[in-house]
Amino acid sequence: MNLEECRTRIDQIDEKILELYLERMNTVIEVAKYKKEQNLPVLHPKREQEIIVKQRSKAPEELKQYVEALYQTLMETSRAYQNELLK
Ligand SMILES: O=C(O)C(=O)C[C@]1(C(=O)O)C=C[C@@H](O)C=C1
Repeated sequence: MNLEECRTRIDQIDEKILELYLERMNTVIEVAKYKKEQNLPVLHPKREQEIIVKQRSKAPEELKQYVEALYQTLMETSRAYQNELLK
């Protein structure tokens, strides 16, 4: 693949990532509603740790740290969105 082809492929992959990210954030709306009803905190460190461990375990050694960073960011934005919804 030349650079142009790689970028076209990346654009296609980004479309899919965005679709799934929006789906994840839409699901987070339901989580926020539940937490509000049950008076639960947004942050659930144990759940976050489980997600990090699980996703790291599925990544090749050289990508584990990047997968972890990705999930940290996903969950950070999820918490920010929940905090916004719960205002
Ligand atoms: O599972 C939850 O309790 C969530 O609020 C979702 C989520 C996530 O985005 O995966 C976000 C915040 C929590 O700290 C843990 C996980």
